[in-house]
Amino acid sequence: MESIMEKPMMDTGGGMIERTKSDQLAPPPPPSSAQSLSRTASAETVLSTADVTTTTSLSRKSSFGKRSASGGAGAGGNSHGYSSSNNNNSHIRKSRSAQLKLEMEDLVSSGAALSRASSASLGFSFTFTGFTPPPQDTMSSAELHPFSDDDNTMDIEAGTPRKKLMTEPTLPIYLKFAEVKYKVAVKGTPREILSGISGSAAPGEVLALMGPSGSGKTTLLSILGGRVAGPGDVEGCVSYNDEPYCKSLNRRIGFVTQDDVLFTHLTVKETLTYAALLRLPRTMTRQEKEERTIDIIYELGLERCQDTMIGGSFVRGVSGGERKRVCIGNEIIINPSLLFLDEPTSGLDSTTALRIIQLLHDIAEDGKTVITTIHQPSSRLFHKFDKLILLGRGSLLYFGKASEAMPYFQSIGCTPLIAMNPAEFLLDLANGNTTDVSVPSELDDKYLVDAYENRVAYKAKKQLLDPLPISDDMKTTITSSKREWGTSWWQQYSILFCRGIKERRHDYLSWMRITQVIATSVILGLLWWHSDPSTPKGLQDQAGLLFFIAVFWGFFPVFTAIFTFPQERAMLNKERAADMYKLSAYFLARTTSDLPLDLFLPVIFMVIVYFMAGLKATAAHFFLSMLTVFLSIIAAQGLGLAIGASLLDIKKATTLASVTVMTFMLAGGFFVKRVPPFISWLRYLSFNYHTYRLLLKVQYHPVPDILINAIPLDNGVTEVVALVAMIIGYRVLAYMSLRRTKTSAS
Ligand SMILES: Nc1ncnc2c1ncn2[C@@H]1O[C@H](COP(=O)(O)OP(=O)(O)OP(=O)(O)O)[C@@H](O)[C@H]1O
Repeated sequence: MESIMEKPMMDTGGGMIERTKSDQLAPPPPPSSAQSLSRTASAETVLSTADVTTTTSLSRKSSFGKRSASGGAGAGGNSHGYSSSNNNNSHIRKSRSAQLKLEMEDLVSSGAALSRASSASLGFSFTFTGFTPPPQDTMSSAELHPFSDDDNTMDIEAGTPRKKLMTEPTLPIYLKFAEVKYKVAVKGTPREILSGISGSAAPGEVLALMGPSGSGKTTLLSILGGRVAGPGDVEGCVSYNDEPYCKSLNRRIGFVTQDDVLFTHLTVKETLTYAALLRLPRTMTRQEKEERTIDIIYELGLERCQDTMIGGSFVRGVSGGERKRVCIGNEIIINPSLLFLDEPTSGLDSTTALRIIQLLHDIAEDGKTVITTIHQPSSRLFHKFDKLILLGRGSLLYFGKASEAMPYFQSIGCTPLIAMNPAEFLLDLANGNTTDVSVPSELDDKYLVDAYENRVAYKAKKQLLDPLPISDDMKTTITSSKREWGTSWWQQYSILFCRGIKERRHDYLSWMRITQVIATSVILGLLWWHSDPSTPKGLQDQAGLLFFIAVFWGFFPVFTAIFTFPQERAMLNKERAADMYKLSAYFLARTTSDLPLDLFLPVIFMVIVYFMAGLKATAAHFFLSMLTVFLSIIAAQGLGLAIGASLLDIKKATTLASVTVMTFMLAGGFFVKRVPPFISWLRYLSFNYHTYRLLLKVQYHPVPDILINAIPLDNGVTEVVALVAMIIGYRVLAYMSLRRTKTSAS
């Protein structure tokens, strides 16, 4: 997408201007004293990078004596600084973000468009040089602590005052978007999902995207958050401090998806701790990251369920509201400049929803830009938004202050006939439902779109084209800062390795699986009880057991491994889009963290079967057989991973895996010994074939002719080399397939 600055100017024909002027909404109210001051300031100067850096350095010094002040938020260095106390910091921070917002609004928004700025809601009186602290009693305790269970500032369990999270300033980011269009081809026919959406959101503001289901809210949010993946074409311009999107922005963006993408078996605290360890910058110590996690847990009111598992369809876990708060915590833990949320309140009761929106307000007050989609807010929720975008079938029906939406629709002849929640009224209009609503007779699909285009759009778009009153340094900070990883490759690997073991220990060490393996091995042991290889029939029987072992430990790992990547696809997509780790670190951790657990069950199996069936009872024979089974398991896992990664679809992967495993089993050399030459090459691809031959070679010297024709009398190096080649080859294939998969942010 091109920068907004590169977009050609829109039609400025006189007719258009005249109509726009005459149809304008209510004239702007006289500016407040705070506004006037701010305006004077913004007219004279712009927020300079040096200014922000100084504030940041001061703020850091006071809150973290030992932490380096390098990389101030505004200077393009590390913007992830955190504080847990110090009111002065908070005031400085709020003052800066609000000041910037007022300055930006001055140039970008209309004169009337002073939204609920931090100054207004906090009672700050901003001046160019300083601020006056707000009266302490302007907010209720419930508002200050949106998730406080007891609605007071005490932590009941600890008997200590509850901490209020204080984040240090981040780089304020002003989001502008103009004429955003999105098209996809549905069955070869292009379909316009979004048709020219324009708007903006400033630091300190909460912008709500509203509209009926399917109106394009999620699509727009994804485009704004730089997360569009898929076949669609994006047109128009989206800019961040007047600069186009670039990958280094990922570490300044928090994106809460509509579906809660979390690991089921991790606890709340573990989930947030791993997010902190992976996402917070290297400059923070592990202890600081853990402290930050605790702060977030307290701020989100999750302390009572911090040791509860997240849970999912089959495991009882935390409640829906708590899960949503964990998702929000996962994103705000990095102290993002821009926070996007896709329907954060859907499925929640109105009180919990209100608390979540209150939390978004608190976050915005810290100088962040918050953009959220919302489906059907209550009137209390609706009044909490600063700005509103109303979408109807992909078209823009309204963009402006949420509080001015009703007057605007009244001005175009649409009014509710009964007392109605404004959000319900707006959604009815967007849906074309005119029950209990007075609308002009000519109301049709185009009426609302045209009304907006004719009355408001021109002016709003023109304002979007005005450059922001910020210094060049602040703009280039967005583009020039390098894409950074929170931790080194090895740290990423070890964190992901531990997380993998924690998440899956329940699956592997479940009594079901252990019982399954023990039961199978005991049945095998009984069927082959003290088998005697000295007779041809006994030898055939024993060979049958060895072949079954080769197939059993080839079959299971494939079908366990194919689920790995398709199941974690959403998580991988989300975490890669947030630049949490390198794909290679994830891949290696994911494939090696399964190994200790995968190799535990075969040991139990082999100990039972080997001795019950009376196979050669020497340590060397037993351990070589065990080693062969291990090789087979790791090779089979590789195949499962490769199939799963290349298809990323469980149904397709299961179908392909069952055909492949059956082919490999048939080509394994037990059922058919004289294979036609044109298809005999197939057995070399079969890990069953190599495993079976190795097991035979371990048991018998030489391998009798009746088992395998003309088997060479070697030490099995060929089979080992073949299995090792499969172990590596299949994994390389899996990794390459994952690399090719486009994530939302790549
Ligand atoms: N890649 C795609 N291919 C085909 N159709 C798509 C694609 N992406 C989005 N759409 C369609 O675009 C429309 C808008 O989708 P979107 O998810 O943005 O709506 P929404 O307003 O967020 O809906 P909801 O509130 O139900 O989540 C829908 O009709 C959807 O089916």
